[in-house]
Amino acid sequence: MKNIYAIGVGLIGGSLAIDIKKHNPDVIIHGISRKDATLEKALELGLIDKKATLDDLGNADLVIVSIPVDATVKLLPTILDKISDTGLVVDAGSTKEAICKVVENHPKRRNFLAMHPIAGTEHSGPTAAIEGLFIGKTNIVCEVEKTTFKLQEKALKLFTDIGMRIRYMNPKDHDKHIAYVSHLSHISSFMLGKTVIDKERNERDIFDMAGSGFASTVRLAKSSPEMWTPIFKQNKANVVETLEEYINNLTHFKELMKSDNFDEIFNEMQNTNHIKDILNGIV
Ligand SMILES: O=C(O)C(=O)C[C@]1(C(=O)O)C=C[C@@H](O)C=C1
Repeated sequence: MKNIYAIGVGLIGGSLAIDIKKHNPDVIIHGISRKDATLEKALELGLIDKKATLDDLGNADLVIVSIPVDATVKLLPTILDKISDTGLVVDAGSTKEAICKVVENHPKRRNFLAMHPIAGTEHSGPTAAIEGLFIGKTNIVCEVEKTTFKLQEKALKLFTDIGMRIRYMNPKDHDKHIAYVSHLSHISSFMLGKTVIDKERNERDIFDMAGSGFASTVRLAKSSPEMWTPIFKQNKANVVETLEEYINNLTHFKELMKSDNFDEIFNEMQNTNHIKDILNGIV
């Protein structure tokens, strides 16, 4: 691979560009963005080698699309129209069903690979890009059988070289499971932040009372609404179903408190401590 085009040069596109360039110094990273200021910043930070436009994509060996998922759905067919027969397009979106659907009948479907690198931070834009973001992280790959074998093989090597492990999943299962683990966490954090802001009013009190507990549970509430609104929209059914379960659990906890059932509260917390083993891979 010689010419890699990053459409979106923010946290994900920029971090992928850093690591891919580090492992493949001969590659030329071309950046594409709606905003020239973003591209200039990416150039200045050394995330990309050159600025480019969608009209240059015929020259691409690989195109990495890391933009909000609504923009991906809108732009993906045009991107595929523009690439050569030997080019591959991958996306890094947090939803997979809508994205796979929009290209299912595209004549260049075999030149597309749907991915979701499970990595990120609450920050966005080129200044948020960091080296090594993907080390030890999972890359969920969907509908791999619909992509030309030689193309997927090359791309997957690029991602395993920068430290990712690959997990295959269908788009429906991906969207269901990611709603539980990632999307619900963001809603929970946003609404925790809102509750504390509404309740406290005095921002100085929030600042003084905020230890690392609050900081870690509310971290995701700093995330970008431009990124998250379209994710919730595309994954609405799964997110609503998950939210219902979460609200039931919150209500259950409140009822236990009101009825002084602290033994049951103890048990609920003790059972949930199992999350520690799950996240340590002891399952
Ligand atoms: O850790 C964070 O800050 C993230 O938001 C990363 C996170 C996640 O939920 O884990 C968010 C969205 C991406 O689709 C993948 C990863």
